[in-house]
Amino acid sequence: MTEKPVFIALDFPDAESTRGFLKPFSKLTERPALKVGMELFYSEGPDFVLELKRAGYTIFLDLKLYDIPNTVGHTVARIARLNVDYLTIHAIGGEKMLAAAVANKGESLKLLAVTQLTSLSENEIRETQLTSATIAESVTHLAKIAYEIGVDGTISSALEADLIRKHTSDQFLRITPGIRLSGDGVGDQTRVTTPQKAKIIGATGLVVGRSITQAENPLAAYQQVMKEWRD
Ligand SMILES: O=C(O)c1cc(=O)[nH]c(=O)n1[C@@H]1O[C@H](COP(=O)(O)O)[C@@H](O)[C@H]1O
Repeated sequence: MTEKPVFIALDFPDAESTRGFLKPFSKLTERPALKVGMELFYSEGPDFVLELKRAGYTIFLDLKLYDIPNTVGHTVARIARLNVDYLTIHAIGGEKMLAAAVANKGESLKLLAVTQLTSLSENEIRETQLTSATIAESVTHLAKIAYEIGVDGTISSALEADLIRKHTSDQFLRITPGIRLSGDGVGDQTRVTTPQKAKIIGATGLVVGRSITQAENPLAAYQQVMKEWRD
């Protein structure tokens, strides 16, 4: 497992299109890390996750669990048996839910708490969550709760990565979606930045979907992301 992973978000409808997408990446000496989200997981189920694990990929299973503590705890225990490397839960599920997830994750699975989705703006958060908190305050608050309970890291925009580090620890993971290569469209995302800026601000890992998957040459786009991230 690489220390500062760049996850390609495999937001594809099925296994066949995913296998086709991954073909050009097989010639790389270092395999990319992969994120399997709801679309692919609900389409293909655990068997396809196991296939990707057997092929040697680091796997981030992004199911964003959000339910009562008993249900989340038992679900995390089942997911841990898939030997995936990372799993998402919603920080807003509360301390007891987070604690149930931590208690059931086993040794190797890393739990990432989603703070505020990168698609949300401050106005939307204020209106739907009936809060006067800024994004910075809200993300920091949720990150601190997750950190104190023993979650391994957060999902947030890279724009908040330094703030999270300051309120938690250097070791606390700060994995950041909402990443675009410069010139690419933002789409449904709101809090967006480039791989290079994410690194400068203090992200410890990236999630990149459409800037790679929808690129004319996905392998070249991935290599560009890696260059900005590592150089
Ligand atoms: O948990 C996530 O990975 C996630 C959290 C978040 O706040 N925002 C977010 O975009 N994501 C995921 O990251 C990926 C971003 O995709 P692109 O916008 O295409 O790069 C998608 O698979 C989202 O499900």
